[in-house]
Amino acid sequence: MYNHTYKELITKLQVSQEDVDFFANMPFARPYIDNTSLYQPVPFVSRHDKGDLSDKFFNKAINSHDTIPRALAFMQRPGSLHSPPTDENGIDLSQGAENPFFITFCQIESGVNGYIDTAHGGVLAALFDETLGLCAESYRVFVSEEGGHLLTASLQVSYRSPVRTPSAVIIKTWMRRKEGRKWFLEAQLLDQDGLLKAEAKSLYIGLKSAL
Ligand SMILES: CCCCCCCCCCCCCC(=O)SCCNC(=O)CCNC(=O)[C@H](O)C(C)(C)COP(=O)(O)OP(=O)(O)OC[C@H]1O[C@@H](n2cnc3c(N)ncnc32)[C@H](O)[C@@H]1OP(=O)(O)O
Repeated sequence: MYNHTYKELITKLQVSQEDVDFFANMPFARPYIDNTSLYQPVPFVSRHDKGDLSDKFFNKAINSHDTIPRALAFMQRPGSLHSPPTDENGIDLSQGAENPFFITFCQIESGVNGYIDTAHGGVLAALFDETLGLCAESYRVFVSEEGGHLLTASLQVSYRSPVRTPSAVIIKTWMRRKEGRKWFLEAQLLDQDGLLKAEAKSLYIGLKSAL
């Protein structure tokens, strides 16, 4: 049982200024750092040690100088787009690769290699799952204001081109649609030059009872 909610964590935890400064030097991250009217940096809550046994994969196993030393998340400010088109469930249909709701920048080092100088596909799948999960959870908490933790029911990844290490990547995620407890999301992972490296589709299901 958790003794905190996602809303409490994302509101109280601090964004690391070192991480902001690190990515601020990279041209592909600058538009999101500069665009304070549309995007705000938010704590990547899974990277924080909450004093319990949650999130150990993200806050310990792959949080080191030779794995993923830096990760920085951004969320679109709720209400930043005036009257976006919505579907019958209120999902913002303007979302997509050009208008992602939740974004993560990651610096990826050789400690997550599979083949030489190449990030392991399983780690990329984990990055997709976590960023998509945070996107869904943020949308649930800040936009649709519904209850119920979300669990990954399915994640489909298409690998388009190897991700070299070391390198920095962006993971863009957005809501596609919602059917009752089922939340469908999509994502892209691109390199610093904007080349598409991998894509993902996921299904999260809202639990009927607390975790
Ligand atoms: C406190 C702070 C925490 C904050 C954390 C924020 C971080 C967030 C980041 C987290 C990121 C990391 C997160 C992680 O790593 S989560 C860890 C990895 N995931 C799991 O362990 C989940 C394991 N699976 C389950 O527990 C259950 O199967 C769930 C809960 C998912 C559904 O069991 P439940 O009994 O509730 O539902 P249901 O079986 O009645 O099905 C309901 C509907 O769903 C449809 N369906 C079901 N499965 C699938 C499927 N595979 N593909 C397609 N469809 C599927 C089904 O047909 C039905 O559709 P319909 O007939 O109604 O149309």
